[in-house]
Amino acid sequence: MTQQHAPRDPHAFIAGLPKAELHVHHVGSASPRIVAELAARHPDSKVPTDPEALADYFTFTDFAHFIQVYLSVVDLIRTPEDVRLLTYEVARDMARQQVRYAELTVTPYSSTRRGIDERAFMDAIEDARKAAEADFGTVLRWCFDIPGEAGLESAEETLRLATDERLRPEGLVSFGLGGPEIGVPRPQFKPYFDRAIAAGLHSVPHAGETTGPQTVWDALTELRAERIGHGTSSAQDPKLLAHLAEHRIPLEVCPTSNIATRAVRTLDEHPIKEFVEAGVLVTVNSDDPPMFGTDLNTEYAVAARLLGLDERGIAELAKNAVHASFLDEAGKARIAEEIDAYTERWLAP
Ligand SMILES: Nc1ncnc2c1ncn2[C@@H]1O[C@H](CCC(=O)c2cccc(C(=O)O)c2)[C@@H](O)[C@H]1O
Ligand SMILES: [Zn+2]
Repeated sequence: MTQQHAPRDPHAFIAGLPKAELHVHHVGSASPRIVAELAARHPDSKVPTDPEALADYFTFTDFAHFIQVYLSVVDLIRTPEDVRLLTYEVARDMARQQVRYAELTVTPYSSTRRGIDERAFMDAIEDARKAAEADFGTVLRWCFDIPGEAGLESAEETLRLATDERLRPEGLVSFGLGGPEIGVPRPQFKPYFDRAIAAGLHSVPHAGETTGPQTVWDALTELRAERIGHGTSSAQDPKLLAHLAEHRIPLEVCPTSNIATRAVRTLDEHPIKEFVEAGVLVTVNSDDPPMFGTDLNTEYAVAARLLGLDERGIAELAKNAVHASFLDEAGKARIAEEIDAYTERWLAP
C-alpha cells in the first residue's frame, strides 16, 4: 500500500467507508451514556454516573489499572436486561460508523460468575444480535474469551458455555483468551483451545500485548491461533514477523489501546508500520473504544497517518478485516464489493 496522492479528507472518507471489526470487547464498548445509566442504577458502584467524570475515570496508569477499571464496569452488568441493552446499543454505535460486520468478544464467565443466569445471558446477547441486524443491518458474531488471570476454572467454564449444545449461541464463531498476559502463560490453555477447535470454533487469543514475542509463538503453536489479538511485540522478532507474513496470520492491531494501556509509549513508536513492511496482514480495531477515548473511525485515521495511506490504501485495510473475518464467503464478497464501490464513487472526478 503506497502513497498515490494526498487523501482529500481521510476522516470524511473513513466515516462513510463500510468496515468490519474483528477485535472489540462487549463490555469494553459500553458508551459513556450506557455506563453512566448503569452506574446510576447501581449507586453502590464507584463508577462515575456522569459521562464527563467517566473520561477521567477511564485514564489508566498501566495495564493492571485498566483491568481494574474494566472489571468495575463488568460489575455494573447485573441483569439480562443490562446485557441486552448494552449489546444493542453497542451495535447502534457500530452502525453509526458504517460497521457492517463485527466479531464482538464476550466474556460470559465474568457475567455468569456474577450471578447472571447462563441461559438468560445467551438469550440476551442473541436477541440483541438479531435485533441489531434487523434494525441497523450490522451483522454481529461472538467470540467467547477466557479471562486468563481467572485461571483454568474460568477456562473450563468458558469452554462449557461455548460448546454445550443447549447453551452455545448461534452467533458464536471463535474462542479467545484475554486479561493480563504477565503471569498467565498461554500453553496451560491448550486443552481448552483443542476442544473449542474440535467443536468448530476459530482460535483468536490475545498475545504479545504486554509480554514479548514468545507469547505470540505460544499462541500460534500451542493454541493454534488463526489470528492474534494485538501481537504488538512481534516486531521484536524478525523470524516471527516472517512466520506471520508467510502463513498469512492476521494481527488484530488496536493502536490507541496500546497507548492507553501503556503497552506502547507513543503512537509514532507503534510497530504497525513494521508489520506492513514485513508483509504481515494488518487489521485495524478499537478494542475498548469508549474506555480508550476512541472509536473505530479514529483508529482507521491513526493507521492511515502512521502508514501514509491514501483512500485506496485505507480501503485495503478495511478489506483486510473482511477477508480475515469468519463471516461466510458470500458475506465477505458483499462487504468487499461495497467497499470498492464506495471508494470508486469517492475518487470519481
Ligand atoms: N486490551 C485488552 N487486553 C486484554 N483483555 C482485555 C482487553 N480489553 C478488554 N479485555 C477483557 O478484559 C477482561 C479481563 C478480565 C480479567 O482479567 C479477570 C481477572 C480475574 C477475574 C475476572 C472475573 O471476571 O472474575 C476477570 C477479559 O475478559 C478481556 O476480554
Ligand atoms: Zn482486546
